[in-house]
Amino acid sequence: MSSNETPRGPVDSSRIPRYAGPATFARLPRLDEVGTADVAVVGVPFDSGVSYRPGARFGGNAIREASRLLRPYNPAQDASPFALAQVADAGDIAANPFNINEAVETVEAAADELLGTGARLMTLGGDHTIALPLLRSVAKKHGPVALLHFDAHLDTWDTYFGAEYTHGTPFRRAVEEGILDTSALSHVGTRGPLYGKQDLTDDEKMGFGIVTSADIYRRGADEVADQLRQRIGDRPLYISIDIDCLDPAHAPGTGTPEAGGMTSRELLEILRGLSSCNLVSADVVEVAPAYDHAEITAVAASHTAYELTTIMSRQIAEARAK
Ligand SMILES: N=C(N)NCCCC(=O)O
Ligand SMILES: [Zn+2]
Ligand SMILES: [Zn+2]
Repeated sequence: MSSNETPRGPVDSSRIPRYAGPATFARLPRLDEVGTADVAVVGVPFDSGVSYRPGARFGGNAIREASRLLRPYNPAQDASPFALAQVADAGDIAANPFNINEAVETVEAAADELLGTGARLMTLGGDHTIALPLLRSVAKKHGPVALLHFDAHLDTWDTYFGAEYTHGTPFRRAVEEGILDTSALSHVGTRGPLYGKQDLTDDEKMGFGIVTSADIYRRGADEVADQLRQRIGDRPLYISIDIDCLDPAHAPGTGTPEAGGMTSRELLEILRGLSSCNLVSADVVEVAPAYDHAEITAVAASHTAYELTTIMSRQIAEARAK
């Protein structure tokens, strides 16, 4: 979108019932209807990298369905994200479910293409494997990026069954490849049993700081967001959100649930506290609707993507105004 054009927003739900028609994220136009977008929402229906319950290949469409109820003004960030910038639904990346290496290449190439048009990416996963090709693509454009990784898990393990591309390994690969800015890496929401203490030692050596789910409970969302913001500064930032960062009560529909997680309110509040960060792209992954109830997980994921999109749209509008 050029700066003098008005973005095309969502379908008006006071005139066309919000449950009518095919689902796009937040009832926004498809990318092919608007030509180019400032923020491209893209699905990655891929879950061949999971170590436990499958089903995150259906996550993107579950989030789109649940996002029908989002409204255009976000009071928590005092912004109308879809009026500030053109946000559009770019559809799905057709990743090969039978060949993980090929799928990783396909995701990277599709991300390259979208980022090449000038868009930022709001990716709807898919399992966490897809964060690696997305980070590769983002790093080609911005150089090594700061990473905020919301997850119950570290996802810095080495291999599973000898496989190097899985949903438990993307961030170790990313560090090895030099595509992350190791002075600004944080896991948020970490908890649960590990394979051994060495997991933590390895993770620390890679440069990660950890804010556990208990830290969030004890210190509160505002203080945690302040600390994260200070660590990130004005570096280009990528946020990767595994929906299992939430307690299973707030996100039952996921593949590797762990007890004792943060609430959806805490997650959304931390994100709102990061609204001044230079968010260049983001993903929400690991939504597996087969284990969901009453769209609890998909609704939480749709609101999460909405806050992330709002951060990006605000920054795009601010940059244009300068
Ligand atoms: N990224 C997610 N959701 N899970 C990783 C769990 C890896 C394991 O089974 O140990
Ligand atoms: Zn996880
Ligand atoms: Zn994960």
